[in-house]
Amino acid sequence: MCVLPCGPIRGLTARTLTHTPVAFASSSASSTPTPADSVKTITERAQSPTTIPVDDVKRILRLAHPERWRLAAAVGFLSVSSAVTMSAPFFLGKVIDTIYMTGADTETMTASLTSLCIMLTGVFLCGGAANAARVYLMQISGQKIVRNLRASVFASILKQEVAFFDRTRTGELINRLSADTTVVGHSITDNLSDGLRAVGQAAAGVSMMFYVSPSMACFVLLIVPPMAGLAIVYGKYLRSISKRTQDALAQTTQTGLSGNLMILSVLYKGGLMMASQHMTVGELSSFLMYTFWVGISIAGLSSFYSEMMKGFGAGTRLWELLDRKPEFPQNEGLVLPSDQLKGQLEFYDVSFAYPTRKEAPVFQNLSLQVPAGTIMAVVGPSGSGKSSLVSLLLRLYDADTGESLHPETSISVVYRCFISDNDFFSPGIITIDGHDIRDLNPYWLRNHIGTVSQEPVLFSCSIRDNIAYGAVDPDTVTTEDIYKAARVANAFGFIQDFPNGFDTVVGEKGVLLSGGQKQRIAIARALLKRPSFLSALDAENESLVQEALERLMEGRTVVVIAHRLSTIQNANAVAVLDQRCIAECGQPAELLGNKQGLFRKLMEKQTFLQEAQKQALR
Ligand SMILES: Nc1ncnc2c1ncn2[C@@H]1O[C@H](COP(=O)(O)OP(=O)(O)OP(=O)(O)O)[C@@H](O)[C@H]1O
Repeated sequence: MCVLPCGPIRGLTARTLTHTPVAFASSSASSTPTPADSVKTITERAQSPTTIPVDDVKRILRLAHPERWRLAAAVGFLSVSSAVTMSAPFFLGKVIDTIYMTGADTETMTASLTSLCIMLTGVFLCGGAANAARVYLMQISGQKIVRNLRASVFASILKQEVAFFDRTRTGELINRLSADTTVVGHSITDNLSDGLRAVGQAAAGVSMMFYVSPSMACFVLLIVPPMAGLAIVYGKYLRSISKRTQDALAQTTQTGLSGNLMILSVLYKGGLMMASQHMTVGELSSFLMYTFWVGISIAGLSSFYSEMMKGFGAGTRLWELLDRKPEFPQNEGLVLPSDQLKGQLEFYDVSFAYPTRKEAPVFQNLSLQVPAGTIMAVVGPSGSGKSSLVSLLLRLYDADTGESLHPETSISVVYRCFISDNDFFSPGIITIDGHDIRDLNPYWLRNHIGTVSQEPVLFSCSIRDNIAYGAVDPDTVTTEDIYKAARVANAFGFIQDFPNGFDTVVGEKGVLLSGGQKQRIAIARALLKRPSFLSALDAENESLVQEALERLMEGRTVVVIAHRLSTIQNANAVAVLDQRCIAECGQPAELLGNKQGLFRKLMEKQTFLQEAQKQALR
């Protein structure tokens, strides 16, 4: 067993307790820059842009590309339904003229009215059907676009390093996955179709106004601009009286006012034209309806624009997430042949601070060696960094590299450590069998580290799936593999006692199971992981769990974060974490023998606490 002491390695001091000799030498004093913290926070939400960003338009259109045929069909149906909608005022005008037909007898009028109404009913039904088809197709396309977008964003989130999740609020990510994707999907489908419809209907409405009565159309178009100006002035006045709270009210009033004035002017001019026999009542009605439609379409266009801008704003936030490159790749790097993997772990002069708390280092110049196939118990006061050590081993975070601060002289010194004449390592290196873990494929690395946590993470699915999850490829795991792992983990018996056996659903985080049952399932899962080394947290003091853990530890390198002396006694060595480094290291009995030692004090405290608990329960 070789354990390296804490603190900066001075000169060529080699502190090896047992096992492989390890020597250290300081190299040049040139300081290597600390890696810049490139994890960006994404808490600042991008605002909706004020101009149309061309690149974003292209990107959004690319999202719609797989749905192009469905969307094209939807646009086709939209044209049909809009044509019907825009022809309705014209035909309704004809219906009114038929009703007011002068000089015709009742029978002729009834016949004309009936045939016209039947024909119009057919046309309107077709329009309704086309509209239903449009809505259906748009909905399907929208949902598919949102689904694909969510899948890409989710995949991008999963690729990020753990530090990213420390900095980014979960609510922020969920908001992007749910709300922003929906807004983008909506802007490509519903909003786009509403915009197209508004443009089409406004154009058709104006054309029909000219068709029905060119002079009235000219009159209306002449009065619209001053009226719109009046409405804007009036709107501003309203806003100036009461700020934000009444903005919506002001806008509504503004629309209502200009619309009403327009209708009033059409009625006035139309009434005069009817009186001079230049217009029929039906034509006036048609014209009024077209005016109405044009007004609605223009209002629709303005909301189309603001919705589109919201879509771009949401898109920008999504691209930011989609384009984000993780600090280190998750599935690239060296993959060691299984037969070469022995499981020797070494921490060389490791310093580390969580990216979110750079000012509070967890480790400073920590060195530790765990020979292959041995059990290393890591103990230490709460918050001393036991779990952080495991996080570094799993490469959930990278240790700080290059520069370490000499605590006594405050001079920046770059250390280089070597374990043989040929292998040189900079400080801050963690190795497995001599390989810097930063050179290894993180996915492969994690697949070779089984972890059994005090609170195992179980998913709300069957016990079978929870165990199979440990395998590299869960789909290839046979029922026999799962049974075997469950037997070794002492879990088979209790699982079989459940009415649904291995198909029992364990609930959110395994709430339907006891703590010991959860741990044994986690052990069965870890057994399927082909782990060469294992990081385990102190388990529940249940003999079945303990026995299962001991079986799991066989032939593996184990780092066990322990509190109980019973667990620690089985370890080959104990490392005591304190003051950001390994304060003591050695065989359990040896450390217990040191009455002034930290380990002895920790164990005394532990025993004292257990005694106190027993007393309290009596
Ligand atoms: N994700 C994180 N971001 C910032 N600081 C963290 C993070 N996780 C842990 N820390 C801090 O790092 C220090 C070491 O924490 P760690 O969980 O490794 O301690 P521990 O020895 O395992 O504690 P315990 O025995 O209470 O579980 C603590 O001060 C803790 O507040």
